Amino acid sequence: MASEEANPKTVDDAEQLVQSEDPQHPSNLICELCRKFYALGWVTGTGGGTSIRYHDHIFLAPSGVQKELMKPSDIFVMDFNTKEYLRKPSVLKPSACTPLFLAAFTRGAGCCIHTHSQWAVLVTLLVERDFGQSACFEIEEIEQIKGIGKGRGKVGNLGYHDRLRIPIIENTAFEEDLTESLEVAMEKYPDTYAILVRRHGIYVWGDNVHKAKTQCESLDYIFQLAVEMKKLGLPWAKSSDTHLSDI
Ligand SMILES: CSC[C@@H](O)[C@@H](O)C(=O)COP(=O)(O)O
Ligand SMILES: [Zn+2]
Repeated sequence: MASEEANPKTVDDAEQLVQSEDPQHPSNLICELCRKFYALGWVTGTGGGTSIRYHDHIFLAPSGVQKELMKPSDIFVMDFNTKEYLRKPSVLKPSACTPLFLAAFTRGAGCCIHTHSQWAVLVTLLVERDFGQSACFEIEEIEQIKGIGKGRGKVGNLGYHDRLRIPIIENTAFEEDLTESLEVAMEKYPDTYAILVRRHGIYVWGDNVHKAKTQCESLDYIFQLAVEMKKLGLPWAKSSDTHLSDI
């Protein structure tokens, strides 16, 4: 595992930050996860990515590379406190998603996943734009909602009868320009573990890699279901106190 506090003093030390036989080492995990996410269609064509915070080290993928082909030697390491790079592969730039990942880490996340899943994009097209900037995907009474945590600092996951709410922000021409509206949505929905980006994809995070991955999988399942429900004319949720089973 990566050193908990020591920052590198030599090139060799910097290499040690990303090289490990341990499959749970963040640089190995990012490469492994991106291969899995590529197979799901989440990070194809260089889009999407994953970042991990381990103590005060942030592990980041390079920008514009085929995310499924990355090697640990491609990974950037940033000091979370100073935001200085402790390891920088010379010919690469860090992911354009870095400020968005940092927004999640600042709020306690241990891992943040960005996907360009077509189900996530389709759901954003099915929820009307709210010019008051509070567009939100809402669904209830679907078993997989239980795969999503109640919120930061809260114990346990949502229940079957809880309503899942995922805010939607508008896309921008450049990834980093999403940061402000992402942070506004994070403040407005402090319990959310995900934010959809219209016509673009989603950011999903969790306290650790396991939670970020399983929440991302649960949400993608729910989005696919929601798109199919919409095609069948089935409602996602009732706006009143009535339960869906009463409709
Ligand atoms: C297909 S380009 C997609 C990028 O603009 C961006 O949206 C993205 O998800 C990945 O950015 P990157 O800088 O390669 O990590
Ligand atoms: Zn993207």
